[in-house]
Amino acid sequence: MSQVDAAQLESAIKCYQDPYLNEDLYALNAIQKVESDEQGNVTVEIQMGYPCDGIKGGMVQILTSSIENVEGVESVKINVTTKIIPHQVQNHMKNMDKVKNIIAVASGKGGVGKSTTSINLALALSQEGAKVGILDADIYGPSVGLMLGFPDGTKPKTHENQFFIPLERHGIQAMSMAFLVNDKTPMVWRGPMVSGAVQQLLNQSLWDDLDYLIVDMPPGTGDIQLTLSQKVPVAGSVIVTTPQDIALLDCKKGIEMFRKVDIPVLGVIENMSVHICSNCGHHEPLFGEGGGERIAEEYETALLGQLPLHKTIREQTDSGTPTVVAEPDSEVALMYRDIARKVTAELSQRAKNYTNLFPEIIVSQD
Ligand SMILES: Nc1ncnc2c1ncn2[C@@H]1O[C@H](COP(=O)(O)OP(=O)(O)OP(=O)(O)O)[C@@H](O)[C@H]1O
Repeated sequence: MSQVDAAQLESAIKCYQDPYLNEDLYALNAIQKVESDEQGNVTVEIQMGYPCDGIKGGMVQILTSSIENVEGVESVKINVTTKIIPHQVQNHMKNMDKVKNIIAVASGKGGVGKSTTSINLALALSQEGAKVGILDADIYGPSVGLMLGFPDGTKPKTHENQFFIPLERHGIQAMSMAFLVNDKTPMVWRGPMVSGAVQQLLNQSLWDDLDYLIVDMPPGTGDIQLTLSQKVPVAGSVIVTTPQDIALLDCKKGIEMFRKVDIPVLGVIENMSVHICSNCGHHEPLFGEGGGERIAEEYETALLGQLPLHKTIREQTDSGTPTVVAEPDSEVALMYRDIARKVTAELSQRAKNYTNLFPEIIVSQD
């Protein structure tokens, strides 16, 4: 007979509210096991649906002190694991075998920092405990290779002359159009060629069991982007914008494009939100204020974060060691980690993809 009251234990555990989903762990179906023995030793097994290593310590601390207050409790042991499942994609498409969830990062306009955001987001997700890959589909300005520090001309190895083996750096897997084309190729490629090439790159790469694949989309909302959004099984999208009017207008087009093809928009990231002077630390809103917030409100989506325009972000990312890796404890790195948790927490609430679980039934008429 346990000397700890189960109902009291449950309400102690319910004291903890997930900061991203605003629910307790029972409501989130995250509680796998709660046990207490005769001596008052309590064991709790928790399984989270999104990668959250950055907040596990705090979660365990809050739960431990809450449970310790329950009468009869002598010791508390809490084990937190994460299980990421594949979520539904547009048009009931099938997920890829080795990639659970594709998240497309897009921008309506070029140069807003989409690649910088994609790479830092991918690395932040990896630091949160997920297995992550990045696909640079930005054929007109592929920069993921450079941002991961691969020298110019780096090529992936192939397997049986049929598959590419993604390159690995800073704990994530990466493939880029830049690994396969030369400087002049992209200029002459038209829409269908680009989307065909991206799909080929996606499907002919031997991704090693990814929880998330970040796709750095080509900038804009034209035919290429639309075709890609229809052909690649995407679980959710993120739009990068600056607070500038023109970028915001394009951001709206981006949101509308994803909605048109039934891809959920998980939120908007405002980049270059305020300029932080590297000499005196003065904050100045160079591109205006409050734009991301207004868009998020208007389109009923989340404002996932506001990244400053800061010299070190450019220096670190462009030199091959993005901020999340270069300065993992910096304010900016923590912002990316927070965004990573927000995006995946939101995704974790979406329907599971059952398409892969059932055999395809083909009715043929003789
Ligand atoms: N928050 C930031 N602070 C400082 N520099 C930044 C920031 N975000 C991006 N940059 C810099 O701005 C430049 C453009 O960024 P990036 O290549 O990520 O934009 P993009 O939207 O992907 O561009 P394109 O549309 O050409 O692909 C890069 O040199 C990058 O380092």
